[in-house]
Amino acid sequence: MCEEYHLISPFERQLIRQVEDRRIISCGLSSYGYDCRLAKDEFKVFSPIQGTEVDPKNFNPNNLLDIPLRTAADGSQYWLLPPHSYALGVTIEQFQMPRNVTAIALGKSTYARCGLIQNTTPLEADWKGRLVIELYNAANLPVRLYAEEGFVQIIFFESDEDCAVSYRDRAGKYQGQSGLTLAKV
Ligand SMILES: O=c1ccn([C@H]2C[C@H](O)[C@@H](COP(=O)(O)OP(=O)(O)OP(=O)(O)O)O2)c(=O)[nH]1
Repeated sequence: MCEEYHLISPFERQLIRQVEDRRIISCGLSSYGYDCRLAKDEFKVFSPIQGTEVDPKNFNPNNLLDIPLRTAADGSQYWLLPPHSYALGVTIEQFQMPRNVTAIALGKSTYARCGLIQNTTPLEADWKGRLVIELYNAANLPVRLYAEEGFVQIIFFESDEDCAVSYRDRAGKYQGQSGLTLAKV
């Protein structure tokens, strides 16, 4: 489906653990799923400095801060998510879900073992876009989040039949999101 219908693009047909001589957090194809990479273009952290309150019906973009992207000794780039902080990131990959496929995004074990909780989230049948992922650092230490490396895994479910009403049929709000789209009603 990735090759014929562009279900995931860009698509890596195997799991990647290394780029040139640098070890990375794995990304690409797994057995029944796919590990996505965290995009470098948009990453935001909740902050009370400019923020007011978080209202899902009227989201204030000032609740979110851009934080600096740092460079490690081996050339990899990362953001430092402060302890007990919540951030929004987006996948590099663009999805084009068929009408008979739905999926769930889950955390990666490597990050889970570092204190990070990725929000479990659906990719609905016929939804199209880049996936926004919410990240919580539950640890009492800062956690590195590496840009352009694996950070979330998607498990896919295929049905024998097309769904009766798809996300696109329902005119879902997040249809076609191409970047870090904030909560809306
Ligand atoms: O954390 C998330 C959750 C969902 N999505 C995308 C994929 C999903 O198919 C679509 C709709 O998700 P959901 O049904 O959870 O959104 P909603 O809050 O119920 O909005 P709507 O009223 O548009 O259904 O948005 C994300 O990018 N990030």
